Amino acid sequence: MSPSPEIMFKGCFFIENKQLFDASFVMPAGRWTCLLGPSGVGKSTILRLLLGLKTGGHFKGEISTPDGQSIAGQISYMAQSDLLLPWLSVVENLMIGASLRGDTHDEERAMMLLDRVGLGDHGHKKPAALSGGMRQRAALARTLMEDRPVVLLDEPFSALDAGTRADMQELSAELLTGKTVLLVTHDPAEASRVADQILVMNKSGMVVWPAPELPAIRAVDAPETLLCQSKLLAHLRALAA
Ligand SMILES: Nc1ncnc2c1ncn2[C@@H]1O[C@H](COP(=O)(O)OP(=O)(O)OP(=O)(O)O)[C@@H](O)[C@H]1O
Repeated sequence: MSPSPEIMFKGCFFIENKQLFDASFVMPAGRWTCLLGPSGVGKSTILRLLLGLKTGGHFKGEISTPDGQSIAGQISYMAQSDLLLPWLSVVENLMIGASLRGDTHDEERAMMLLDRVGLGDHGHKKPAALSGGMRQRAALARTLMEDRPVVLLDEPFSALDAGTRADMQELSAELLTGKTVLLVTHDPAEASRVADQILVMNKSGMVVWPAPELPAIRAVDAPETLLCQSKLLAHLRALAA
């Protein structure tokens, strides 16, 4: 497994010849970056550009690493929708990456991860038999299963109840230690807990927002977390006004 790289992103993105954003940022190696901003500003598009997926627009710029290595093949991704295959069981969904690559299935690890996300008794079920929150936990376990140096998460905890969301933030922080993570979230409380770096995107560009000085992951009720959360919320509301 390659070490988790620092990633530099710099460029403009256009839809139908109209500029949607001009963004420049660095994702520090082995750290969590959280990306927030108004709906439609282009956050998911940035994830798709990092993944090398089609976007429906045109990107003019550069995505690079300090040693010039490509990040293709180094990324695991959790989309806003869970993308679980309905004809496979939950545990088979976790092993789909290995199946597609023709690798050996590590069912023991899949079951361990399902257990960690609270789905230890549901591995044999089809995704349709799970609630929305359970499906999202299964999708998170599938992302963790891939064990890549770079992890992109698009609102992974949005369908979870508040308690499970806090649990999943802690579990992800633990299991993704040392990976270069980009988490798109609309939740200032989440960013204030998990981020090493907070980025706020708007039409005029990207700003680095000061993350709490306490190391992540921070307690929900730590004064530093709460202060960052409230200031960030006020900033996001001002942007949306
Ligand atoms: N395939 C596509 N073709 C044309 N326009 C697209 C396509 N995909 C996204 N867009 C447009 O690009 C803009 C940015 O979309 P994107 O999904 O990146 O925003 P976002 O910031 O992630 O929004 P949200 O917070 O609501 O998820 C939106 O105006 C969207 O309508």
